[in-house]
Amino acid sequence: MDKHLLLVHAHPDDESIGQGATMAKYVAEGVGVTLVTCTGGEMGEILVPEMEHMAADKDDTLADQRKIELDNAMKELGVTDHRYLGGFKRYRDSGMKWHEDGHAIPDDTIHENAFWHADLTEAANDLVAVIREVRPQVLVTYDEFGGYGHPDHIQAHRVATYAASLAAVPSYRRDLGEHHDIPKIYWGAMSESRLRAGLRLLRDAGDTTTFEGMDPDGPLPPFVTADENLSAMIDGTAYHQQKMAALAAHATQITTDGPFFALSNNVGETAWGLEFYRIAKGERGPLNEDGLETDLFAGL
Ligand SMILES: CC(=O)N[C@H]1[C@@H](O[C@@H]2[C@H](O)[C@H](O)[C@@H](O)[C@H](O)[C@H]2O)O[C@H](CO)[C@@H](O)[C@@H]1O
Ligand SMILES: [Zn+2]
Repeated sequence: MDKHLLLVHAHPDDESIGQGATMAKYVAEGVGVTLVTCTGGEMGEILVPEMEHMAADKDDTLADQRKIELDNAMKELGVTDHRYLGGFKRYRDSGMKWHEDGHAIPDDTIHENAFWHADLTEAANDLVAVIREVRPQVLVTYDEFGGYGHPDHIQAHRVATYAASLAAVPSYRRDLGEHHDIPKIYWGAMSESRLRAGLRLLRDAGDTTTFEGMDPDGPLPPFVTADENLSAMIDGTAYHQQKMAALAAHATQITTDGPFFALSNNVGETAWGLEFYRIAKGERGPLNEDGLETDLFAGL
């Protein structure tokens, strides 16, 4: 079986944050890896002062910069097949702001071409064409909350889930290719116990600023998954450095002196080298001693 993994993400950088080690591992093992990014990331913050002119309310050229960053990140991971949903700049970053209840909501300046406003069937059809072309055995995207609630992440979940259903219908839009039913679908997840352990090590090392306000023993944000709800863990610790290099490539979004690197430096490659998943479709294969799959293609 020619194995193929398809990942669907909202913005450039999400793929490296969530599954950078998994992508590098499977590429190294000869698995075909395709990344679909749904927006250009136009509304992102700009952490590089000399690039502030690219902001949406100035030159509005941040998507072009983030495309360069994403290309560089893919080179670090060895991923050669990367596409934008519907083509580059087809769907625009919806932006976000933090609601007083702590949830991410669309920004007031939301653009008419924002991904959050996209027609679900039209966007799903763009992905049906990719699914029927690459014919993956495994699809990875976000949970119904988009991980942490960003509107584009929620929409990416909806588009990916709907497209997977449509792509499997033999009589649906034959012009988009021969039908294909993806056997296994996973949602990216963050292990509660691993985050608590990482926070504990950081706080014991005197770091009170990384993930500021998070108490290793207190309530955690909604993007954390209780360990009993985890289905799989991919051990990408051997590819930890590649993942950190991919994160660093997204220079307008991620600084090497920020929490991603602080956690990694303090708790080594397990902080980001171990990547977790919840199964949303399909049967799990063999499990490890913790009751987790260690291969997303297991059982196929
Ligand atoms: C990881 C991720 O999804 N990043 C998104 C997110 O970025 C956040 C946003 O700029 C927010 O205003 C900041 O406070 C926060 O620190 C950022 O992580 O939203 C952006 C706008 O939609 C998006 O471009 C970025 O990729
Ligand atoms: Zn994102």
